[in-house]
Amino acid sequence: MAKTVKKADRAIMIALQIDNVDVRFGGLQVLTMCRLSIEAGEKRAIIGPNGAGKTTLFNVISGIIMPSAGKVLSFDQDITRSPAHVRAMHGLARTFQITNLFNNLSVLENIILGLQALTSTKYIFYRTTSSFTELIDNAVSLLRTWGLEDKKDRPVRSLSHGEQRQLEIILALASRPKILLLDEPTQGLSTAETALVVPMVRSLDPSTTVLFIEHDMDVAFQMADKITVLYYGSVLAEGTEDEIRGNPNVAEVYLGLEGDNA
Ligand SMILES: Nc1ncnc2c1ncn2[C@@H]1O[C@H](COP(=O)(O)OP(=O)(O)OP(=O)(O)O)[C@@H](O)[C@H]1O
Repeated sequence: MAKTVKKADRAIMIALQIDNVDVRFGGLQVLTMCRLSIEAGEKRAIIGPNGAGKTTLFNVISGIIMPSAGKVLSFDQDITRSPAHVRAMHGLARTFQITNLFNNLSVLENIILGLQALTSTKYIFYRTTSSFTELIDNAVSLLRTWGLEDKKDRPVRSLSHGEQRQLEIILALASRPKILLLDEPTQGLSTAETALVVPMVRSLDPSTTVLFIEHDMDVAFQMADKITVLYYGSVLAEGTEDEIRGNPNVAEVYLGLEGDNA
């Protein structure tokens, strides 16, 4: 049973808990006693200046980096030392800063490959016609849900950056994750392209916990229920848009950097 916390008159389930995590690269301490707790279904933004440790934190959560101290718990299960594929089986999915798509394949082929990788039959070189039809139907259905069905036969390289980001999120959603990590989902996108991704994140299943890194504070406020500000590897502030906007420490170390670092 996942940990529950009583808050007012409702019980809160904690989807992800980062407990005093330290990460060191040689002599460089990148995360220091980093602590955060994310409720199931919450949409949480991680913001902070360059080098604050945001990507490192994502790498710790997704199992790419092992912390030198501290714990990572997912629905009360200690996953600190679990390999990435075990975390995926526990319902964790992630997108990366750099696009991970097959650019010369079609949109549909990318989704089919993603779905195929999730099935235990991926190493079988022949499959029944009906199972292949089911795979295609599932892929088309995912694209339909997210409004990309009309682009299914186009090579990925012909999509806009915004559509490619959408496709990456769709691929991450194919595993029906309980916790979805989005590493800078709007990075490098124009305002119009960002406008494709923001409503998509907002309309994800309310039961899906989403943690995302975002450089643009306004975009973070649009997509998140709550924001965590990382600074020099520790949590400087946490709260709603009003709480973060009204926090003098955030104004000093983060908002003060806007323009050259945001
Ligand atoms: N594998 C590594 N080896 C050595 N140092 C690293 C490694 N990965 C990250 N760092 C350093 O750790 C610090 C935090 O990096 P990280 O990428 O986590 O920050 P960030 O907040 O995501 O930054 P940005 O906003 O620029 O993406 C930086 O000083 C970075 O140079």
